[in-house]
Amino acid sequence: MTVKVFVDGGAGTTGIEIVDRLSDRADVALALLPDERRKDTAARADALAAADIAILCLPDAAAKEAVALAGNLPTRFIDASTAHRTAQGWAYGFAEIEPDRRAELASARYVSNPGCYPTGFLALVRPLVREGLLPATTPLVTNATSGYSGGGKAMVAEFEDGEAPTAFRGYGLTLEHKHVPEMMAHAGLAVPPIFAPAVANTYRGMLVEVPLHLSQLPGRAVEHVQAALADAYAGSPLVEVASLAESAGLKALTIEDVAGTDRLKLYVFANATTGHLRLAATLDNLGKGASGAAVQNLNLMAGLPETEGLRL
Ligand SMILES: NC(=O)C1=CN([C@@H]2O[C@H](COP(=O)(O)OP(=O)(O)OC[C@H]3O[C@@H](n4cnc5c(N)ncnc54)[C@H](OP(=O)(O)O)[C@@H]3O)[C@@H](O)[C@H]2O)C=CC1
Ligand SMILES: CC(=O)N[C@@H](CCC(=O)OP(=O)(O)O)C(=O)O
Repeated sequence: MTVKVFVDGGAGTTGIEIVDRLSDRADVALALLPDERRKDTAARADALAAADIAILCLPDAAAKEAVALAGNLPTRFIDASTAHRTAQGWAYGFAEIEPDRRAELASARYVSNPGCYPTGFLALVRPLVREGLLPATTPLVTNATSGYSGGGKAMVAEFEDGEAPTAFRGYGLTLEHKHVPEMMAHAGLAVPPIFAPAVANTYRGMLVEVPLHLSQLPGRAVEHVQAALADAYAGSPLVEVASLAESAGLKALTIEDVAGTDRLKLYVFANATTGHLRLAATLDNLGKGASGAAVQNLNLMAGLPETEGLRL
């Protein structure tokens, strides 16, 4: 079986990486528009109509427009933008985050790809909330650092054209970020987390942390936290949970940990004396944080092997 795929926004940072993962595949017939017509509405409408599955790698407004252009045609969608991540009628395309999610994605018409930061945050928090270790009312804090490709072509140009503006900078200083509603909704939290993002002077990679006091997990020990995460992702080809021994043996955790792959790795760092925990997730913002996740979702929607074309 060959699935017809149109990548709308295929010349952007996320789109190029999706095209890279699909271009050699015999089970995918890939459609792209030539440069001079890639923003032509009529050409996009024709390509959307001809596709079995369209992958949108666009700003939010253009992603909404693409869905409207397809109208009542049977084209299925994977939207990499923020536009539909908490929208009714859209499946949230994080295959590993709920036990029944793969089955939902297999038959979904509309799939929203998760945000890069929420992928790390939700991977750490959702199993703990679902299994009752972490009360939904816990006021969480998450700090996270992204490679600069996370800001798309404009931020790549800012860092690469001329003098790099900084080695590391925090942002989101108004304490509002487009990812917070998504984090809250899909974690099942009753309180929005405080989100403190930063960008580092490296192209790709991501480190997301959720610090906790053990007292925020009533009656639980560090071992319960690691076991809940390990159980949640047992058998997953892409999500790995470090043992407590592996985490305890690390002197440092880098943003490059799994950069260049479509994997996601989770760690539980703990201090028995202080009762302090640092949950950490490493991923590639363009891997499991965007393009790798989109290809994984495409595979699941089309009934193809889940990790085909992915960087393990
Ligand atoms: N970068 C990342 O790590 C991640 C990105 N995402 C999401 O993916 C989406 C794309 O982001 P990213 O690839 O980084 O952004 P880029 O800016 O690198 O790419 C966006 C592309 O969309 C094109 N475009 C804009 N408007 C239209 C339109 N009306 N019709 C057709 N094409 C259009 C742009 O054209 P032009 O080249 O002319 O500017 C550009 O090529 C965003 O919604 C972002 O939130 C999600 C997770 C992570
Ligand atoms: C470093 C940087 O600027 N990152 C972006 C998030 C990445 C993005 O726009 O994509 P998603 O929302 O689809 O994940 C930001 O904070 O707005």
